[in-house]
Amino acid sequence: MDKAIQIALLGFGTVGTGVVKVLESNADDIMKKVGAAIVLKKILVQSANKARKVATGAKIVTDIESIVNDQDIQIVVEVMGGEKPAKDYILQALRAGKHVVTANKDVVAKHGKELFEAAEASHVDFLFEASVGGGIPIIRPLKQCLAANRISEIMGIVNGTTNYMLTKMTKEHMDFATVLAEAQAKGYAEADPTADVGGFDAARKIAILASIAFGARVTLDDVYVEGITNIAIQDIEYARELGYVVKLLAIGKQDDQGINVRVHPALLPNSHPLAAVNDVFNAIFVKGDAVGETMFYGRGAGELPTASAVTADIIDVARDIRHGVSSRILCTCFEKKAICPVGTTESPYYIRLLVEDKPGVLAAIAGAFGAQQVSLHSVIQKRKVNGRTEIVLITYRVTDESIRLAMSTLAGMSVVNKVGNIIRVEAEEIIS
Ligand SMILES: NC(=O)C1=CN([C@@H]2O[C@H](COP(=O)(O)OP(=O)(O)OC[C@H]3O[C@@H](n4cnc5c(N)ncnc54)[C@H](OP(=O)(O)O)[C@@H]3O)[C@@H](O)[C@H]2O)C=CC1
Ligand SMILES: N[C@@H](CC=O)C(=O)O
Ligand code: NA
Repeated sequence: MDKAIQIALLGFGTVGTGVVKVLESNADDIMKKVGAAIVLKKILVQSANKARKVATGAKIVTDIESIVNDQDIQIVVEVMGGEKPAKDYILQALRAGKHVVTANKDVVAKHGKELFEAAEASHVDFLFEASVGGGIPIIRPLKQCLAANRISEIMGIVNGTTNYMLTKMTKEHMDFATVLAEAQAKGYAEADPTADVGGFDAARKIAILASIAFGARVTLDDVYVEGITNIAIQDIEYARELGYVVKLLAIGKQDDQGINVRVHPALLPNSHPLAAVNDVFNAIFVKGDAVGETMFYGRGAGELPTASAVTADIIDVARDIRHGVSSRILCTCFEKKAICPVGTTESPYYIRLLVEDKPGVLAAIAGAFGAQQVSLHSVIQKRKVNGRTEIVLITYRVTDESIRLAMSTLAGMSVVNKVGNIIRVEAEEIIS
Protein backbone atom coordinates (compact mmCIF):
# COMPACT_ATOMS: atom_id res chain seq x y z
CA MET A 1 0.00 0.00 0.00
CA ASP A 2 1.15 3.53 -0.79
CA LYS A 3 1.34 6.35 1.72
CA ALA A 4 -2.11 7.60 2.86
CA ILE A 5 -3.62 10.47 0.90
CA GLN A 6 -4.74 13.29 3.20
CA ILE A 7 -7.77 15.39 2.44
CA ALA A 8 -9.80 18.26 3.93
CA LEU A 9 -13.50 19.06 3.79
CA LEU A 10 -14.86 22.59 3.54
CA GLY A 11 -18.32 22.18 5.11
CA PHE A 12 -19.84 19.66 7.50
CA GLY A 13 -23.56 20.01 6.72
CA THR A 14 -25.79 17.53 4.86
CA VAL A 15 -23.26 16.57 2.18
CA GLY A 16 -20.17 16.88 4.39
CA THR A 17 -21.76 14.53 6.94
CA GLY A 18 -22.53 12.05 4.15
CA VAL A 19 -18.93 12.14 2.91
CA VAL A 20 -17.58 11.49 6.42
CA LYS A 21 -19.96 8.52 6.75
CA VAL A 22 -19.10 7.00 3.36
CA LEU A 23 -15.33 7.45 3.82
CA GLU A 24 -15.63 5.76 7.21
CA SER A 25 -18.05 2.92 6.40
CA ASN A 26 -16.39 1.96 3.09
CA ALA A 27 -12.79 2.73 4.12
CA ASP A 28 -11.41 -0.77 3.47
CA ASP A 29 -12.93 -1.07 0.00
CA ILE A 30 -11.85 2.45 -0.91
CA MET A 31 -8.31 1.73 0.21
CA LYS A 32 -8.19 -1.39 -2.00
CA LYS A 33 -9.62 0.48 -4.98
CA VAL A 34 -7.16 3.35 -4.63
CA GLY A 35 -4.12 1.45 -3.40
CA ALA A 36 -3.74 3.89 -0.50
CA ALA A 37 -5.82 4.95 2.47
CA ILE A 38 -7.73 8.23 2.32
CA VAL A 39 -7.44 10.14 5.58
CA LEU A 40 -9.68 13.07 6.44
CA LYS A 41 -7.35 15.45 8.26
CA LYS A 42 -9.34 18.69 8.69
CA ILE A 43 -12.88 20.02 8.31
CA LEU A 44 -13.63 23.72 7.87
CA VAL A 45 -16.92 24.91 9.42
CA GLN A 46 -18.56 28.17 10.37
CA SER A 47 -19.49 27.32 13.97
CA ALA A 48 -16.78 25.25 15.64
CA ASN A 49 -18.95 24.39 18.63
CA LYS A 50 -22.02 23.15 16.77
CA ALA A 51 -23.05 19.56 17.59
CA ARG A 52 -22.34 17.28 14.61
CA LYS A 53 -24.38 14.28 13.41
CA VAL A 54 -21.36 12.01 13.06
CA ALA A 55 -18.11 11.59 15.00
CA THR A 56 -14.81 12.16 13.22
CA GLY A 57 -11.13 12.10 14.08
CA ALA A 58 -10.60 15.10 11.79
CA LYS A 59 -9.62 18.46 13.27
CA ILE A 60 -12.44 21.03 13.10
CA VAL A 61 -11.11 24.42 11.94
CA THR A 62 -12.63 27.79 11.08
CA ASP A 63 -9.85 29.34 8.98
CA ILE A 64 -9.15 28.36 5.38
CA GLU A 65 -5.42 29.14 5.76
CA SER A 66 -4.91 26.18 8.06
CA ILE A 67 -6.03 23.99 5.15
CA VAL A 68 -4.50 25.66 2.09
CA ASN A 69 -1.15 26.10 3.90
CA ASP A 70 -1.08 22.49 5.12
CA GLN A 71 1.47 20.73 2.89
CA ASP A 72 0.12 17.28 3.79
CA ILE A 73 -3.35 17.95 2.42
CA GLN A 74 -3.55 16.98 -1.25
CA ILE A 75 -7.30 17.13 -1.93
CA VAL A 76 -9.70 19.87 -0.82
CA VAL A 77 -13.41 18.93 -0.95
CA GLU A 78 -15.73 21.95 -1.04
CA VAL A 79 -19.20 21.11 0.28
CA MET A 80 -20.12 24.38 1.96
CA GLY A 81 -22.17 25.83 -0.90
CA GLY A 82 -22.92 29.40 -2.03
CA GLU A 83 -20.80 31.58 -4.23
CA LYS A 84 -18.87 33.44 -1.56
CA PRO A 85 -16.50 32.60 0.00
CA ALA A 86 -16.61 29.14 -1.63
CA LYS A 87 -15.21 30.34 -4.96
CA ASP A 88 -12.28 32.14 -3.29
CA TYR A 89 -11.51 29.12 -1.13
CA ILE A 90 -11.52 26.83 -4.17
CA LEU A 91 -9.22 29.22 -6.02
CA GLN A 92 -6.86 29.43 -3.04
CA ALA A 93 -6.72 25.64 -2.85
CA LEU A 94 -6.09 25.25 -6.60
CA ARG A 95 -3.37 27.92 -6.55
CA ALA A 96 -1.76 26.15 -3.59
CA GLY A 97 -1.47 23.06 -5.82
CA LYS A 98 -4.30 21.09 -4.23
CA HIS A 99 -6.75 19.02 -6.23
CA VAL A 100 -10.33 20.16 -5.70
CA VAL A 101 -13.63 18.27 -5.60
CA THR A 102 -16.84 20.29 -5.27
CA ALA A 103 -20.62 19.79 -5.19
CA ASN A 104 -21.20 23.48 -5.79
CA LYS A 105 -23.18 24.24 -8.98
CA ASP A 106 -23.38 27.97 -8.17
CA VAL A 107 -19.63 28.26 -8.40
CA VAL A 108 -19.14 25.88 -11.35
CA ALA A 109 -21.95 27.45 -13.42
CA LYS A 110 -20.75 30.99 -12.82
CA HIS A 111 -16.98 30.72 -12.47
CA GLY A 112 -16.18 27.45 -14.26
CA LYS A 113 -13.81 29.04 -16.78
CA GLU A 114 -11.68 30.77 -14.12
CA LEU A 115 -11.53 27.63 -11.98
CA PHE A 116 -10.60 25.34 -14.88
CA GLU A 117 -7.83 27.77 -15.84
CA ALA A 118 -6.51 27.82 -12.26
CA ALA A 119 -6.57 24.00 -12.15
CA GLU A 120 -4.77 23.82 -15.51
CA ALA A 121 -2.11 26.29 -14.34
CA SER A 122 -1.45 24.24 -11.20
CA HIS A 123 -1.67 20.86 -13.00
CA VAL A 124 -4.32 19.58 -10.62
CA ASP A 125 -7.74 17.92 -10.92
CA PHE A 126 -11.00 19.82 -10.55
CA LEU A 127 -14.02 17.48 -10.32
CA PHE A 128 -17.69 18.31 -9.69
CA GLU A 129 -19.82 15.21 -10.30
CA ALA A 130 -22.20 15.99 -7.39
CA SER A 131 -23.01 19.45 -8.73
CA VAL A 132 -25.63 18.01 -11.12
CA GLY A 133 -28.05 15.19 -10.40
CA GLY A 134 -26.68 14.49 -6.90
CA GLY A 135 -25.71 10.80 -6.87
CA ILE A 136 -26.44 10.21 -10.58
CA PRO A 137 -23.33 9.80 -12.71
CA ILE A 138 -23.78 12.42 -15.44
CA ILE A 139 -20.76 14.79 -15.63
CA ARG A 140 -18.26 11.95 -16.05
CA PRO A 141 -20.46 10.05 -18.56
CA LEU A 142 -20.84 13.22 -20.65
CA LYS A 143 -17.13 14.06 -20.55
CA GLN A 144 -15.89 10.51 -21.00
CA CYS A 145 -18.33 7.75 -21.96
CA LEU A 146 -20.23 9.89 -24.49
CA ALA A 147 -17.21 11.85 -25.72
CA ALA A 148 -17.46 10.26 -29.18
CA ASN A 149 -20.91 11.77 -29.81
CA ARG A 150 -22.30 15.02 -31.13
CA ILE A 151 -25.09 15.70 -28.61
CA SER A 152 -28.26 17.31 -29.94
CA GLU A 153 -30.40 17.30 -26.82
CA ILE A 154 -30.13 17.01 -23.06
CA MET A 155 -33.32 17.17 -21.03
CA GLY A 156 -34.07 16.25 -17.48
CA ILE A 157 -35.51 16.61 -14.05
CA VAL A 158 -32.50 17.96 -12.17
CA ASN A 159 -33.91 19.44 -8.98
CA GLY A 160 -34.81 16.98 -6.25
CA THR A 161 -36.64 19.49 -4.04
CA THR A 162 -39.15 20.58 -6.69
CA ASN A 163 -39.66 17.06 -8.00
CA TYR A 164 -40.37 15.92 -4.44
CA MET A 165 -42.79 18.83 -4.02
CA LEU A 166 -44.63 18.29 -7.32
CA THR A 167 -44.92 14.56 -6.57
CA LYS A 168 -46.46 15.22 -3.14
CA MET A 169 -48.77 17.90 -4.57
CA THR A 170 -49.88 15.45 -7.28
CA LYS A 171 -50.27 12.30 -5.23
CA GLU A 172 -51.20 13.60 -1.79
CA HIS A 173 -52.65 17.02 -2.72
CA MET A 174 -50.31 18.60 -0.17
CA ASP A 175 -50.00 22.38 -0.24
CA PHE A 176 -46.88 24.17 -1.45
CA ALA A 177 -45.62 25.51 1.91
CA THR A 178 -46.02 22.22 3.82
CA VAL A 179 -44.29 20.16 1.20
CA LEU A 180 -41.42 22.67 0.86
CA ALA A 181 -40.85 22.45 4.63
CA GLU A 182 -40.66 18.64 4.29
CA ALA A 183 -38.08 18.86 1.50
CA GLN A 184 -36.00 21.23 3.65
CA ALA A 185 -36.20 18.89 6.64
CA LYS A 186 -34.93 16.03 4.47
CA GLY A 187 -31.86 18.08 3.51
CA TYR A 188 -32.80 18.31 -0.20
CA ALA A 189 -33.27 22.06 -0.43
CA GLU A 190 -30.58 24.71 -0.81
CA ALA A 191 -29.80 26.97 2.16
CA ASP A 192 -32.04 29.49 0.36
CA PRO A 193 -34.85 27.33 -1.11
CA THR A 194 -35.95 30.08 -3.52
CA ALA A 195 -33.11 28.77 -5.71
CA ASP A 196 -34.96 25.45 -5.89
CA VAL A 197 -38.57 26.60 -6.29
CA GLY A 198 -37.59 29.54 -8.52
CA GLY A 199 -35.83 27.22 -10.98
CA PHE A 200 -32.35 28.77 -10.50
CA ASP A 201 -30.79 25.62 -9.06
CA ALA A 202 -31.97 23.69 -12.12
CA ALA A 203 -30.79 26.56 -14.35
CA ARG A 204 -27.27 26.33 -12.94
CA LYS A 205 -27.31 22.59 -13.52
CA ILE A 206 -28.49 22.79 -17.13
CA ALA A 207 -25.89 25.53 -17.79
CA ILE A 208 -23.21 23.09 -16.61
CA LEU A 209 -24.68 20.15 -18.55
CA ALA A 210 -25.22 22.13 -21.77
CA SER A 211 -21.67 23.52 -21.64
CA ILE A 212 -20.26 20.01 -21.50
CA ALA A 213 -22.78 18.42 -23.88
CA PHE A 214 -22.46 21.07 -26.60
CA GLY A 215 -18.76 21.88 -26.09
CA ALA A 216 -19.50 25.61 -25.71
CA ARG A 217 -19.77 27.75 -22.60
CA VAL A 218 -23.38 28.29 -21.50
CA THR A 219 -23.75 30.64 -18.54
CA LEU A 220 -26.65 31.14 -16.15
CA ASP A 221 -27.58 34.33 -18.04
CA ASP A 222 -28.13 32.24 -21.18
CA VAL A 223 -30.80 30.11 -19.49
CA TYR A 224 -34.47 31.09 -19.62
CA VAL A 225 -35.85 30.37 -16.12
CA GLU A 226 -39.34 29.82 -14.71
CA GLY A 227 -39.91 28.08 -11.37
CA ILE A 228 -42.84 26.22 -9.85
CA THR A 229 -44.19 28.92 -7.54
CA ASN A 230 -47.20 29.55 -9.83
CA ILE A 231 -48.21 25.90 -10.11
CA ALA A 232 -51.57 25.42 -8.42
CA ILE A 233 -53.18 22.17 -7.33
CA GLN A 234 -55.87 22.78 -10.00
CA ASP A 235 -53.23 22.82 -12.77
CA ILE A 236 -51.88 19.50 -11.55
CA GLU A 237 -55.41 18.08 -11.35
CA TYR A 238 -56.49 19.37 -14.79
CA ALA A 239 -53.25 18.09 -16.30
CA ARG A 240 -53.94 14.67 -14.77
CA GLU A 241 -57.45 14.63 -16.28
CA LEU A 242 -55.90 15.36 -19.67
CA GLY A 243 -53.31 12.55 -19.35
CA TYR A 244 -50.28 14.62 -18.26
CA VAL A 245 -48.11 15.21 -15.20
CA VAL A 246 -46.53 18.55 -14.28
CA LYS A 247 -42.72 18.45 -13.98
CA LEU A 248 -39.98 21.08 -13.71
CA LEU A 249 -37.83 20.40 -16.77
CA ALA A 250 -34.34 21.58 -17.66
CA ILE A 251 -33.84 21.48 -21.42
CA GLY A 252 -30.85 22.08 -23.65
CA LYS A 253 -31.04 21.64 -27.42
CA GLN A 254 -28.70 22.52 -30.25
CA ASP A 255 -29.38 22.81 -33.96
CA ASP A 256 -27.95 24.79 -36.88
CA GLN A 257 -29.25 28.06 -35.36
CA GLY A 258 -27.44 27.57 -32.05
CA ILE A 259 -28.18 26.49 -28.50
CA ASN A 260 -31.49 26.81 -26.70
CA VAL A 261 -31.42 26.36 -22.92
CA ARG A 262 -34.39 26.69 -20.57
CA VAL A 263 -35.92 25.66 -17.26
CA HIS A 264 -39.68 25.74 -16.78
CA PRO A 265 -42.58 23.64 -15.58
CA ALA A 266 -44.17 21.55 -18.32
CA LEU A 267 -47.05 19.17 -18.88
CA LEU A 268 -45.52 15.83 -19.81
CA PRO A 269 -47.62 12.99 -21.24
CA ASN A 270 -47.96 10.11 -18.75
CA SER A 271 -46.29 7.87 -21.33
CA HIS A 272 -43.04 9.90 -21.31
CA PRO A 273 -40.25 8.13 -19.34
CA LEU A 274 -39.57 11.31 -17.32
CA ALA A 275 -43.23 11.33 -16.17
CA ALA A 276 -42.48 8.32 -13.96
CA VAL A 277 -39.57 10.06 -12.20
CA ASN A 278 -40.96 10.89 -8.77
CA ASP A 279 -40.02 12.14 -5.31
CA VAL A 280 -36.38 13.21 -4.92
CA PHE A 281 -35.34 11.19 -7.99
CA ASN A 282 -33.80 12.97 -10.96
CA ALA A 283 -33.31 11.72 -14.50
CA ILE A 284 -31.45 13.10 -17.49
CA PHE A 285 -32.00 12.15 -21.14
CA VAL A 286 -29.14 12.59 -23.54
CA LYS A 287 -29.42 12.19 -27.30
CA GLY A 288 -26.17 11.58 -29.16
CA ASP A 289 -25.64 10.98 -32.88
CA ALA A 290 -23.84 7.68 -32.35
CA VAL A 291 -25.34 6.31 -29.14
CA GLY A 292 -28.96 7.41 -29.75
CA GLU A 293 -31.04 7.99 -26.61
CA THR A 294 -29.64 7.34 -23.13
CA MET A 295 -31.11 8.09 -19.73
CA PHE A 296 -29.46 8.49 -16.33
CA TYR A 297 -31.64 8.00 -13.25
CA GLY A 298 -31.17 8.16 -9.48
CA ARG A 299 -31.44 10.25 -6.34
CA GLY A 300 -30.76 13.90 -7.14
CA ALA A 301 -30.25 15.13 -3.59
CA GLY A 302 -29.78 13.96 -0.01
CA GLU A 303 -26.91 13.14 2.31
CA LEU A 304 -25.68 9.74 1.10
CA PRO A 305 -26.56 9.90 -2.62
CA THR A 306 -24.69 13.21 -2.94
CA ALA A 307 -21.83 11.87 -0.82
CA SER A 308 -21.63 8.91 -3.22
CA ALA A 309 -20.74 11.28 -6.10
CA VAL A 310 -18.39 13.45 -4.02
CA THR A 311 -16.52 10.44 -2.62
CA ALA A 312 -16.21 8.87 -6.08
CA ASP A 313 -14.55 12.10 -7.25
CA ILE A 314 -12.17 11.91 -4.26
CA ILE A 315 -11.34 8.32 -5.24
CA ASP A 316 -10.72 9.38 -8.86
CA VAL A 317 -8.33 12.13 -7.77
CA ALA A 318 -6.58 9.77 -5.36
CA ARG A 319 -6.05 7.27 -8.19
CA ASP A 320 -4.61 10.07 -10.36
CA ILE A 321 -2.26 11.07 -7.52
CA ARG A 322 -1.06 7.48 -7.18
CA HIS A 323 -0.39 7.22 -10.89
CA GLY A 324 1.24 10.62 -11.17
CA VAL A 325 -1.32 12.05 -13.61
CA SER A 326 -3.57 15.07 -13.22
CA SER A 327 -5.78 17.62 -14.96
CA ARG A 328 -6.53 15.15 -17.78
CA ILE A 329 -10.07 16.41 -18.43
CA LEU A 330 -10.68 20.01 -17.45
CA CYS A 331 -12.58 22.54 -19.57
CA THR A 332 -14.32 20.97 -22.56
CA CYS A 333 -15.83 24.18 -24.00
CA PHE A 334 -13.90 24.29 -27.25
CA GLU A 335 -16.26 26.43 -29.35
CA LYS A 336 -18.38 29.58 -29.17
CA LYS A 337 -22.00 29.02 -30.18
CA ALA A 338 -25.02 31.32 -30.55
CA ILE A 339 -27.72 31.22 -27.87
CA CYS A 340 -31.23 31.24 -29.40
CA PRO A 341 -33.76 33.59 -27.75
CA VAL A 342 -36.58 31.83 -25.89
CA GLY A 343 -39.17 33.61 -28.07
CA THR A 344 -38.20 31.37 -30.97
CA THR A 345 -38.85 28.10 -29.09
CA GLU A 346 -42.02 26.22 -29.96
CA SER A 347 -44.42 24.02 -28.04
CA PRO A 348 -48.12 23.49 -27.41
CA TYR A 349 -49.40 25.43 -24.38
CA TYR A 350 -51.84 24.77 -21.52
CA ILE A 351 -53.67 27.98 -20.50
CA ARG A 352 -56.08 28.36 -17.57
CA LEU A 353 -58.37 31.40 -17.60
CA LEU A 354 -61.22 32.76 -15.50
CA VAL A 355 -63.73 34.39 -17.86
CA GLU A 356 -67.15 36.06 -17.80
CA ASP A 357 -70.00 33.61 -18.11
CA LYS A 358 -71.81 35.07 -21.10
CA PRO A 359 -72.38 34.37 -24.80
CA GLY A 360 -69.63 35.28 -27.27
CA VAL A 361 -66.77 35.07 -24.74
CA LEU A 362 -65.18 31.95 -26.20
CA ALA A 363 -65.39 33.39 -29.73
CA ALA A 364 -63.68 36.61 -28.56
CA ILE A 365 -60.89 34.62 -26.89
CA ALA A 366 -60.40 32.41 -29.94
CA GLY A 367 -60.23 35.60 -32.05
CA ALA A 368 -57.45 37.07 -29.87
CA PHE A 369 -55.42 33.88 -30.26
CA GLY A 370 -56.15 33.68 -33.97
CA ALA A 371 -54.78 37.20 -34.48
CA GLN A 372 -51.38 35.89 -33.34
CA GLN A 373 -51.64 32.70 -35.44
CA VAL A 374 -52.25 30.64 -32.29
CA SER A 375 -54.61 27.75 -33.10
CA LEU A 376 -56.54 26.11 -30.31
CA HIS A 377 -56.58 22.33 -30.08
CA SER A 378 -59.20 22.22 -27.32
CA VAL A 379 -61.20 24.41 -24.96
CA ILE A 380 -62.46 22.74 -21.81
CA GLN A 381 -64.94 24.32 -19.41
CA LYS A 382 -63.90 23.33 -15.88
CA ARG A 383 -65.95 24.90 -13.09
CA LYS A 384 -67.77 27.99 -11.86
CA VAL A 385 -65.84 30.36 -9.55
CA ASN A 386 -67.88 33.21 -8.02
CA GLY A 387 -70.25 33.31 -10.98
CA ARG A 388 -67.42 33.18 -13.53
CA THR A 389 -66.23 30.26 -15.62
CA GLU A 390 -62.83 28.64 -15.42
CA ILE A 391 -61.64 27.33 -18.78
CA VAL A 392 -58.58 25.40 -19.87
CA LEU A 393 -57.21 25.81 -23.39
CA ILE A 394 -54.65 23.64 -25.14
CA THR A 395 -53.00 25.26 -28.15
CA TYR A 396 -51.30 23.61 -31.10
CA ARG A 397 -47.54 24.07 -31.39
CA VAL A 398 -46.70 27.82 -31.41
CA THR A 399 -43.72 30.03 -30.72
CA ASP A 400 -43.19 31.44 -27.26
CA GLU A 401 -43.33 34.93 -28.78
CA SER A 402 -46.80 34.36 -30.35
CA ILE A 403 -48.22 33.06 -27.10
CA ARG A 404 -46.91 36.06 -25.17
CA LEU A 405 -48.42 38.50 -27.65
CA ALA A 406 -51.77 36.69 -27.54
CA MET A 407 -51.72 36.60 -23.74
CA SER A 408 -51.05 40.32 -23.44
CA THR A 409 -54.10 41.02 -25.65
CA LEU A 410 -56.16 38.59 -23.58
CA ALA A 411 -55.10 40.08 -20.24
CA GLY A 412 -56.51 43.42 -21.43
CA MET A 413 -59.90 42.01 -22.47
CA SER A 414 -62.81 42.90 -20.17
CA VAL A 415 -64.32 39.37 -20.49
CA VAL A 416 -61.10 37.80 -19.16
CA ASN A 417 -61.20 38.12 -15.40
CA LYS A 418 -57.91 36.41 -14.63
CA VAL A 419 -55.10 34.54 -16.36
CA GLY A 420 -54.70 31.55 -14.02
CA ASN A 421 -51.62 29.96 -15.56
CA ILE A 422 -49.71 29.31 -18.79
CA ILE A 423 -47.63 26.13 -18.94
CA ARG A 424 -45.76 24.60 -21.87
CA VAL A 425 -46.67 21.10 -23.01
CA GLU A 426 -43.51 19.10 -23.72
CA ALA A 427 -44.83 16.63 -26.26
CA GLU A 428 -44.45 15.97 -29.95
CA GLU A 429 -48.20 15.40 -30.26
CA ILE A 430 -51.09 16.59 -28.13
CA ILE A 431 -53.07 13.84 -26.40
CA SER A 432 -56.61 13.97 -27.79
N1 LIG B 1 -28.05 18.83 0.11
C1 LIG B 1 -28.08 18.17 -1.05
O1 LIG B 1 -28.86 17.23 -1.25
C2 LIG B 1 -27.13 18.54 -2.15
C3 LIG B 1 -26.27 19.60 -2.02
N2 LIG B 1 -25.41 19.93 -3.03
C4 LIG B 1 -24.48 21.03 -2.85
O2 LIG B 1 -23.57 20.69 -1.82
C5 LIG B 1 -23.15 21.87 -1.13
C6 LIG B 1 -23.42 21.72 0.37
O3 LIG B 1 -24.79 21.54 0.56
P1 LIG B 1 -25.36 21.09 2.00
O4 LIG B 1 -24.48 20.09 2.62
O5 LIG B 1 -26.79 20.76 1.77
O6 LIG B 1 -25.27 22.46 2.80
P2 LIG B 1 -25.47 22.71 4.38
O7 LIG B 1 -26.06 24.04 4.51
O8 LIG B 1 -26.15 21.54 5.00
O9 LIG B 1 -23.96 22.72 4.94
C7 LIG B 1 -23.07 23.77 4.70
C8 LIG B 1 -21.82 23.57 5.53
O10 LIG B 1 -20.84 24.52 5.14
C9 LIG B 1 -20.40 25.25 6.27
N3 LIG B 1 -20.19 26.64 5.86
C10 LIG B 1 -21.09 27.44 5.24
N4 LIG B 1 -20.54 28.65 5.03
C11 LIG B 1 -19.28 28.61 5.54
C12 LIG B 1 -18.22 29.53 5.64
N5 LIG B 1 -18.33 30.78 5.17
N6 LIG B 1 -17.08 29.13 6.21
C13 LIG B 1 -16.95 27.88 6.68
N7 LIG B 1 -17.91 26.95 6.63
C14 LIG B 1 -19.07 27.30 6.05
C15 LIG B 1 -21.49 25.13 7.32
O11 LIG B 1 -20.87 25.25 8.60
P3 LIG B 1 -21.70 25.09 9.99
O12 LIG B 1 -22.12 23.64 10.02
O13 LIG B 1 -20.74 25.43 11.03
O14 LIG B 1 -22.87 26.02 9.86
C16 LIG B 1 -22.02 23.73 7.02
O15 LIG B 1 -21.28 22.77 7.71
C17 LIG B 1 -23.92 23.03 -1.80
O16 LIG B 1 -23.12 23.57 -2.82
C18 LIG B 1 -25.13 22.33 -2.41
O17 LIG B 1 -25.66 23.01 -3.52
C19 LIG B 1 -25.35 19.20 -4.19
C20 LIG B 1 -26.18 18.14 -4.38
C21 LIG B 1 -27.17 17.74 -3.39
N1 LIG C 1 -31.33 21.57 -3.76
C1 LIG C 1 -30.86 20.64 -4.74
C2 LIG C 1 -29.83 19.78 -4.13
C3 LIG C 1 -29.02 19.09 -5.12
O1 LIG C 1 -28.41 19.65 -6.01
C4 LIG C 1 -32.02 19.78 -5.22
O2 LIG C 1 -33.08 19.81 -4.59
O3 LIG C 1 -31.87 19.10 -6.24
NA1 NA D 1 -24.06 13.71 -10.42
